Amino acid sequence: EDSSSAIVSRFQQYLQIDTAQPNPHYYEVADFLLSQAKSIGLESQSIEFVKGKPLVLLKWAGAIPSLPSILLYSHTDVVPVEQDKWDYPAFGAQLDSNGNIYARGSQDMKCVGMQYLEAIRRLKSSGYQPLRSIYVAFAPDEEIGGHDGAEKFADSDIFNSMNVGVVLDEGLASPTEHYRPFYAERSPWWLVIKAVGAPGHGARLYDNSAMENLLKSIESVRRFRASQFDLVKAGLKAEGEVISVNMVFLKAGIPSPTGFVMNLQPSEAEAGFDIRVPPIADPESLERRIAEEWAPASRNMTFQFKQKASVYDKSGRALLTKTDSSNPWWTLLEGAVRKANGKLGKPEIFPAATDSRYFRLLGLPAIGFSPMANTPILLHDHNEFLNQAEYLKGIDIYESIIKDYASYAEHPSSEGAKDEL
Ligand SMILES: CSCC[C@H](NC=O)C(=O)O
Ligand SMILES: [Zn+2]
Ligand SMILES: [Zn+2]
Repeated sequence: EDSSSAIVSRFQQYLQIDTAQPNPHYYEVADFLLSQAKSIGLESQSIEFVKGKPLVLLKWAGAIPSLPSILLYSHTDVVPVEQDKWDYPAFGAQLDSNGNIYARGSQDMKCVGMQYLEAIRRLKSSGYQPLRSIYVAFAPDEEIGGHDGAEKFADSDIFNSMNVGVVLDEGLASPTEHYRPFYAERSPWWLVIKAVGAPGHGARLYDNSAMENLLKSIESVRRFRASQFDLVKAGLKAEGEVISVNMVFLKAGIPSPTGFVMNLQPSEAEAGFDIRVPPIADPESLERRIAEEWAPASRNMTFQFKQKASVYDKSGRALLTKTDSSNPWWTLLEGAVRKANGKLGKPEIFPAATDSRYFRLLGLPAIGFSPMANTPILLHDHNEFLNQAEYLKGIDIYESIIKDYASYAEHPSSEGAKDEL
């Protein structure tokens, strides 16, 4: 039997590998994961869909190979840090006197990846034999869109041959005692709008300057933002159910050696927005709003999308994994969490993007779930941490889920669970 400190120390080792974008140490991670797989006794391979970006795929073969398999998915990259704003080294995985482990990736999502492995390690050494095959995938590049990771993986022959029936992927920490499960995600629309207008003396008042044109748009965006935020504040909608818009950059002005020229109205101005669109929203009406109100040609404006991920299937239907009794994986998850003495909150739409969308696009059910209760939401924040007791508790939760999933002997129904999600 493994001691808690040995388990925590393996988590720390994973956290200590610097996998921050834009230069993640992917080979170091692959070596670490392959050696973990070896010590657990799992089949393993490292696949480079793109050179330098290995995806590590582990397998525990099930007793009934014809049953669809279970995919335990995580990404290995993390977002960059501003080290001088942290109280601890971001890749030190230091444990404080409260048992908090500080590291970039402690919540997003190296915790989940290692918890899968620890749960499997325990199940395997207890003599448990899965009916379904269990795959564990550690993929690169989620934080920059997943194009060289999950997207290529989901389209690959290898993936096809895995006959996956259900995917587990990341969720969010929960400040309450209830874990938060996610059945869908919002689509990132990264919008840049640009205004042009008449240049002139900074002392003159005239219409149609680039700045005035842009500011009218920004005012309109802000009114819309407030209307959406009000729905959340009033408790009428959840965070993932509204369209969020946040201005992320402003670019204008004529540079000078001391800053910007102060008495010249510039002829161009730009603003960037991170917009998140829930799959239950009407994308066409938002497109119209952008073209008619936020960047109207009548105000000398143009716009461009830097990113626009689809959260709809080919026929335009929203990619929503069912969270009722029609989806056995949902029912099994609820039961397994309960059995392990965890509490599950109401299923939600993930407010940001994850790699789950690539699997949902294939028609597969995917549930976002990171078992972190009583934990502040610190993903992408300074001083990201996870408490070791919470981490250990999460391993029990996964042990219960993996066991119930891998023991589920029902074949997919004749209508095809895949089409129904
Ligand atoms: C364009 S994909 C970006 C993915 C990223 N995922 C997590 O933070 C996000 O910003 O939501
Ligand atoms: Zn993540
Ligand atoms: Zn992230």
